[in-house]
Amino acid sequence: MVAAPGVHDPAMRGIVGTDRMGRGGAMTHGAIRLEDAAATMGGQPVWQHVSGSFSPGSMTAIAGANGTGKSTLLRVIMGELPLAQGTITRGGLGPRDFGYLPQARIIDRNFPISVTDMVLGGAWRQTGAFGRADRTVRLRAAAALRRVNLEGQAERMISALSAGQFQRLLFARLLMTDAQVIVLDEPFTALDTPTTQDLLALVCEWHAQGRTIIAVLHDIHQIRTCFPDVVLLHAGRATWGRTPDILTPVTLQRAYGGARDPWPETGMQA
Ligand SMILES: Nc1ncnc2c1ncn2[C@@H]1O[C@H](COP(=O)(O)OP(=O)(O)OP(=O)(O)O)[C@@H](O)[C@H]1O
Repeated sequence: MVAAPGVHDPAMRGIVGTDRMGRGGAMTHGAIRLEDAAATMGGQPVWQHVSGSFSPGSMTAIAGANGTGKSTLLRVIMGELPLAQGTITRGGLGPRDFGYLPQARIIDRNFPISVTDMVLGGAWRQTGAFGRADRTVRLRAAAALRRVNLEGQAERMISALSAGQFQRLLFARLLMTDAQVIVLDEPFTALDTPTTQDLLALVCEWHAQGRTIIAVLHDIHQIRTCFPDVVLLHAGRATWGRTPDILTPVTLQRAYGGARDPWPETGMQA
């Protein structure tokens, strides 16, 4: 595999920024805070009494068994779903400050669109929803595809990509958003190890640039090694804090069940 260009690639600078605070002060605001929050779906409570905050530049995993409300929490964070109770403040962030990578399974991959056009869609903040991409934006799109090792796929339709290639494409699209808060819903599910490592390195780059990262993950080892903070959802409640304090054998046993501690310090999927 060809080594991915990084921030030293001149064409990438418009995409990834140059340093933690060097983007016109864009990194100086943006704490997301929930206070005694509750969410419902279809009239049913999902979680309640949730309090905690994502500080600017933090990197937080959201963990918990299926159906505990992880995606619901992401939707609340981005302002897509109102709280049933409690408050959320976003420190001056608006919808344009959020870059979102949804679960791959909810995207219609038969939609007739090329790889390049899909990536360009990530630049809607710059081009407008129906605007034309100028040369600068197109150069950024090419650089984003290069960054995820998809430069050879630019002219193909998205339906022709493998699952791993499609996930790389979603990351390239996310690069184009230049968003301050990166929200990822199961970004590495069903990917092989090299693809996961490549894309995880990109997430770490975003974090190093001072962006706030919030990711739903099922790999407890990955959370322990890469994510300093975690929100663990279980039985309608959230345990929120530093990862080593929250992901203990007892809390994991409670959250995921099983007859023994299934979470040794090696990689395992939840
Ligand atoms: N559109 C909907 N209408 C009614 N209930 C819903 C809807 N979407 C989700 N739910 C319910 O809300 C709860 C939380 O769902 P959510 O998708 O947030 O969980 P999750 O932890 O992200 O699950 P998973 O790990 O399976 O992706 C679940 O009980 C689910 O059945």
